[in-house]
Amino acid sequence: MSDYPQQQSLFDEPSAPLYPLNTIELLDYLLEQNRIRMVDVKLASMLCDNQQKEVFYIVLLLCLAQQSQHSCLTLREVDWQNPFNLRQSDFTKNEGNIPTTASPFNEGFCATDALNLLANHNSVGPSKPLQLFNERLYFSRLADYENTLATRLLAMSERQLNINTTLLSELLSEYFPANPAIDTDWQKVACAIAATKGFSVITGGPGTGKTTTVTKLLAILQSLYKTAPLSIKLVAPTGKAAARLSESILGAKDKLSVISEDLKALIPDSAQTIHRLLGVKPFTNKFKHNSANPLHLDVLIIDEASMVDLSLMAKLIEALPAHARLILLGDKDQLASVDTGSVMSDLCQGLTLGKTPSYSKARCDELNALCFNNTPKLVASTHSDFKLADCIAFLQHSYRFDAQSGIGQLALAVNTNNSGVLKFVEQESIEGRFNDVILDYDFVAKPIEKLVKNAATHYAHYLNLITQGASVAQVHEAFTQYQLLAAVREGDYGVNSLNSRIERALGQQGLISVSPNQRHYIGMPIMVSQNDYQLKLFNGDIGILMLDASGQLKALFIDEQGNERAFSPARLPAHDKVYVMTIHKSQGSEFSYTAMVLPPLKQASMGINRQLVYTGITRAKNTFELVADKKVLQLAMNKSVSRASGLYERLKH
Ligand SMILES: Nc1ncnc2c1ncn2[C@@H]1O[C@H](COP(=O)(O)OP(=O)(O)OP(=O)(O)O)[C@@H](O)[C@H]1O
Repeated sequence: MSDYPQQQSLFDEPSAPLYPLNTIELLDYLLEQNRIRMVDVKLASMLCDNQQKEVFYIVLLLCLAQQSQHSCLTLREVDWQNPFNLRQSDFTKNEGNIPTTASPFNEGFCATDALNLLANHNSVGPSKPLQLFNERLYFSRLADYENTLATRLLAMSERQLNINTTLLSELLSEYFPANPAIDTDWQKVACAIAATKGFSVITGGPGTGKTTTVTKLLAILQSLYKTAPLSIKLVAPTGKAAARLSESILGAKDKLSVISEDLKALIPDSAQTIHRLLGVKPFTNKFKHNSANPLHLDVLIIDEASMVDLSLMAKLIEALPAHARLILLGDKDQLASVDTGSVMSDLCQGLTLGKTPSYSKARCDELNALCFNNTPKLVASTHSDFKLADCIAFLQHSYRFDAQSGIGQLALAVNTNNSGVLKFVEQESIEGRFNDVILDYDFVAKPIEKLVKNAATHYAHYLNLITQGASVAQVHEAFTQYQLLAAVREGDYGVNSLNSRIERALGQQGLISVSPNQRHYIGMPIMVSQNDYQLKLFNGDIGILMLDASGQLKALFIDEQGNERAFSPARLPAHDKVYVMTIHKSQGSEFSYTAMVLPPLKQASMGINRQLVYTGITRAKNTFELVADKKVLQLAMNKSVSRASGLYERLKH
């Protein structure tokens, strides 16, 4: 993979770019307002070689795109007359250096001009710091990751698999007996898809049976390869998600009555994190397993794949042996990864609820033969030019939320931006028919006190268990029964303020004892916010502070295998208290009772969107409570975000 300049060299004194005054004013203004960083200015100066002001500003725009987790800058989508999205108010302020122009580009400058400039520039091209692909500009590292990923996924999907299709069809009928109540059994189709391709994706909303389907798939695969059982590994991006996957697979195995104990034993039920599987090399961003030292496995299942960023996915795929099968599981509509990219949603582009995915004619025939005795249930409709279209399975029916459940309906209303369904949920909830959903729109009556009081009441349960000397596992189990989620960090409705208020309320009730000079106390729940590869504690891990047998205060964690791990608070990597967590951090977790608070309208324009609210709702297992101004909910439903990426384009015919 090609290199781009090391950060240290950016701190060398740059020579001042010789640009017209108005563009310098604009640059000063953007720096002063923290819209751009000095480090980006230096990088852009270096890469443009002070030759062309346009290239300098285009690189700045690329830096901004990357800070928003886009993989690239889509040149056709830039507003060249106002590329930094300045508003009218930026020009009418009374203080500071007010720019006289919103754009450093000449009038009429457009994407084609940008492409022409970049195509002939020294810094752009193979093995150069920047790359162009299909009218998108990349830092080379990310272009290389995308390219690696696309090439490997395609190779895996095209590999010829030696499968006994008669046996596969029999097994599918055995595991998915005909059900007159279901027209097309999408779980059966998903199994057929994943059994016949080296790469597949199984996506679906909460409770649509992803784990059930993959458990049956693994039983089917082991039956197909009976003479030489497959080595199967299960992974998830976080410890929490891995623990959940282990639990779900174990539950799904127990429910599988059709299979023998011998076969069950060949289906693993212990998942690990991706980092653990790849083996982290301390103090580097490299892994022990890579293309030169591939993993030893035949099948890899990645759950919660929407949380996996581009770079990790590329590294994982590079570490797979050539013969391995890869199956991605997840909900395409959840928030994209914290880091750059949106691999899962890129691969699932175009899937629509209620519609058959765009399979080719040959694939429809193959799946109809395998699943439906040649009855043409699947019909090729729209032609897809996406080369992996035949590898994608979409589960659409939720088995967890029945018609009496509001959580599923609310998630559907938000995900499809359907105000009719939302109205239905509101009505059913008011009239008591949906008793799993509480919608508190009463934002005017200052619901914070109520929210804090409710949270304190719920948290009393695990704190009482600590006092009663319950086991670490019991305390952790009780803690995860309830979780308050917030969309933002700052402000009255943000994580920081709510955490302090709940802590104060618990202190006032005598449930915890917080001393002003001590950061840590018995009962404090914490979330790690930084990976520590030495201690094997990772961003998102949750611990609770308790006394150990010798009376020492320890942070106690339960790892994905269910083992207790104790750390002295002084040794912990960066962490925060977690009576409230951001919706981002809750991804991959599930709570029996989930409460979610959205900020008031004036704070909500930034960062509140459909994927965020949908992710929050779908964390709830039994009860979901929303505290929000209804206008903010509507605003979120109307705003769907997507990340710039070229992955889909690289996988087109
Ligand atoms: N075909 C089916 N018929 C009846 N029940 C089913 C079927 N498939 C799944 N279920 C049940 O629905 C529930 C959810 O299934 P499962 O855990 O497999 O879904 P999931 O998509 O993995 O959920 P999530 O990712 O939201 O946890 C389970 O209780 C499971 O037993």
